Amino acid sequence: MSFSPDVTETLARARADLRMGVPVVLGDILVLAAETLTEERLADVMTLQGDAVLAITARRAQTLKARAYDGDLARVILPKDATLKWVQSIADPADDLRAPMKGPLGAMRGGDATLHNTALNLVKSARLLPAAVVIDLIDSVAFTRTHGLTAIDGAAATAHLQIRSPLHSVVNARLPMEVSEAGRLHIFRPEDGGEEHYAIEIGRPDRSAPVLCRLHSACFTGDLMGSLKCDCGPQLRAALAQMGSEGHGILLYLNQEGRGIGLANKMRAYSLQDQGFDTVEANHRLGFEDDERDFRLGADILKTMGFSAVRLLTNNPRKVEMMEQCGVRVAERVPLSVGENRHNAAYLATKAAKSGHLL
Ligand SMILES: Nc1nc2c(ncn2[C@@H]2O[C@H](COP(=O)(O)OP(=O)(O)OP(=O)(O)O)[C@@H](O)[C@H]2O)c(=O)[nH]1
Ligand SMILES: [Zn+2]
Repeated sequence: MSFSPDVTETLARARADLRMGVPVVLGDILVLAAETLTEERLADVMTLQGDAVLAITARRAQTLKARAYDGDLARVILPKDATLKWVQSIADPADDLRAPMKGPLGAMRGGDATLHNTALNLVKSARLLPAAVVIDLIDSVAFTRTHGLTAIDGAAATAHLQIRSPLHSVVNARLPMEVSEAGRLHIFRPEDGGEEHYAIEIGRPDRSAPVLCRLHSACFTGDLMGSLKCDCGPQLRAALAQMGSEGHGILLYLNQEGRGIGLANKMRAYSLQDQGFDTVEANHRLGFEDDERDFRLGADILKTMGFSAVRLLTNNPRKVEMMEQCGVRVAERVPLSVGENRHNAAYLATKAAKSGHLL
């Protein structure tokens, strides 16, 4: 029978559980997202046998001066008297400057950390702060049954989290727009229950020639609210305007808010920027890489729509590289420098200096 959820579907359930604060069982470990942990659940974790650890990224560990013995991962040992506040202060850098001393932090070393890494990736893919409380279970099958938890096979989860979920075209419909009456909106949906992505087709571009294309990442603040902290809104409108005036184009609107960390984490990054950190440092203090986006999604959509070459509107060389690597030829990079103002000048300068953006 096909009624039971497969690994992809179980992982989607696990993400929803973690976002609500419900623990999940991953192989033979129990995983709780630090961001949604409660006093009560932490107290219950402390009654279990074994050492609970807080899995964090090496990036976050660097700020906390904790040792990361497992590559990108650090396993900070929870002291027996760890409070919720303590866990939150390790996971969330909001108060780093006000309360800098958390240590010395003991870190676990040795043994297989694969599942800890998978737990961290799972929490991250749920768009939560990258920090997970993890403890070994003696009998994970009985524990799962007793508490009615979502359980995922460890090896299958580890493998699945590396794979990009296929995107399927759901529907498309005519969308007359200010820039062109010949607009059409296409919706693409991944199989893993993740965010949908959109393609806005202007006119009916020739599939056999390079199409004017923008690979735009969602920015609620810039695209919709007119935020002056970035250049996204003006870039979005300038790209659409150019497509309208040329009569053809494809704008891919990828729901990878905040360079892939989600809006809540982007706002955490903005808070850190108000404390004096730049856009890249803020991401690192939160435990993220500079840029967590996967541009291969864009290439997948273009190929599905029948395009194999683009004139790409961007200042970001990584977008050009990724397109080429995914088999979409970039016939031309079309610069898109608009919307600089006194609030975003430092942000744009940081992107040029640290992320290689071309001016
Ligand atoms: N984490 C984080 N994300 C930000 C910040 N400011 C803007 N963003 C996000 O950065 C992304 C910018 O996307 P794009 O305009 O497609 O990308 P880009 O890398 O600047 O490249 P081009 O605009 O093509 O030159 C959006 O997802 C924004 O939400 C910030 O300070 N921190
Ligand atoms: Zn923006």
